[in-house]
Amino acid sequence: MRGLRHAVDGVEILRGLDLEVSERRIGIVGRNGSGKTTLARALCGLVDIQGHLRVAGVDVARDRRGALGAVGLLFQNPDHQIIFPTVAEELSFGLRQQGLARDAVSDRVARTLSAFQRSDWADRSIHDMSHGQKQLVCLMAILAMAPEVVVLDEPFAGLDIPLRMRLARVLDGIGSAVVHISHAPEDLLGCDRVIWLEDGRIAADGGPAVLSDYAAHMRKLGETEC
Ligand SMILES: Nc1ncnc2c1ncn2[C@@H]1O[C@H](COP(=O)(O)OP(=O)(O)OP(=O)(O)O)[C@@H](O)[C@H]1O
Repeated sequence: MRGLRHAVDGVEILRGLDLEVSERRIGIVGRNGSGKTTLARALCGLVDIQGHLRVAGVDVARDRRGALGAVGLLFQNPDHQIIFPTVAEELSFGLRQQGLARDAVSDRVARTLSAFQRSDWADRSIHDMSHGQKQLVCLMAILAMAPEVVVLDEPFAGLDIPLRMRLARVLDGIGSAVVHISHAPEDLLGCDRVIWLEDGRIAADGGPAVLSDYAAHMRKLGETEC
């Protein structure tokens, strides 16, 4: 990205981001309101941007079908992502959008469920599932599309410790590059590169050491802010 900007009603939320990233595990950290979710949505072509942005070579803001193969977004809240009543229908949707034929869609859905040892979930009603189970359905729906990059927006929010650990193991094993967004530095310890956003700008960019600088800064703010 070069000069990446996003504004709402004249108010700039992303203020000219310049980044070239090739690491496989990228963390984005920042306070509430720093622009993390907006950046996640921009990476998936879901908001209007100014400037230049390519993800896995695709101009995601203009090439919708290309964006589906390049990048998938796991939303903070699975209820904001899920559209269909059953697991198989939810997993099929993105694949149909990618233009796969009906048989290929069924095959990919079956293989994805099987890879997660959840073949028995195909006809399950998503509405009746727990938050963590819904989160897993959303992740399977994204991975079924085999995007080059998966963007995770606070994927652990609302999950208990065993579910966090299970989701973390799943995420560790996926082949796509991962952009993991969190306000909590401990979530991002395994990242190769960490970008700290502050008020729509990059406050720091580097290795995992950025996390300790961020944590120290947050603790200092916590002691002084009302
Ligand atoms: N559609 C919108 N209309 C108006 N303001 C918006 C819109 N989307 C985001 N903002 C503002 O942009 C800023 C960044 O929001 P964003 O959701 O990207 O932050 P965040 O870092 O993900 O925060 P959090 O950690 O709380 O989820 C906030 O001040 C927010 O109020």
